[in-house]
Amino acid sequence: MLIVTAGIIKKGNKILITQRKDEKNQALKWEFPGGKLEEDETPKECLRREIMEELDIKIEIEDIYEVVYHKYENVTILLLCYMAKYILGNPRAIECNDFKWIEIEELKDYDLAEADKKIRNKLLGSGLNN
Ligand SMILES: Nc1nc2c([nH]c(=O)n2[C@H]2C[C@H](O)[C@@H](COP(=O)(O)OP(=O)(O)OP(=O)(O)O)O2)c(=O)[nH]1
Repeated sequence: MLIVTAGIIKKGNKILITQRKDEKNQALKWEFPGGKLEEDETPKECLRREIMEELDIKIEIEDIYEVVYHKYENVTILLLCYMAKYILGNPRAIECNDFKWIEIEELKDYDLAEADKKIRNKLLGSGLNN
């Protein structure tokens, strides 16, 4: 099983979502940016590193928001999803196909990775401040 971190990165009433590259698992699906936990790093270190590598921005990581266990056909993940605040830098799509700042309600319009649907539903139910 893979342990994966992801961040709901807030800037005002918007959050940042990224689109996976077409050569990767869950190709072209939209997700919350992050990636696989490596040896000898904490989940928060992993998330900070992945956000730098993927988008080259700085974030402040807050509390855990949701944990999702999901079985895909070829891989099983434990997704640790954190709330986070945008701090600085202009995002660049370095290790993703595209990115977008969107409002929570717009999550309905994107083809999200299956594991993320539970997170989307929770966000739609309670908004950004809970
Ligand atoms: N980062 C991230 N991955 C997610 C989310 N939802 C979801 O199902 N996943 C899945 C897709 C992948 O199977 C796995 C994460 O792997 P990854 O390919 O993004 O991780 P990585 O950047 O460290 O991978 P790599 O290119 O270094 O191999 O988790 C999500 O919201 N964020």
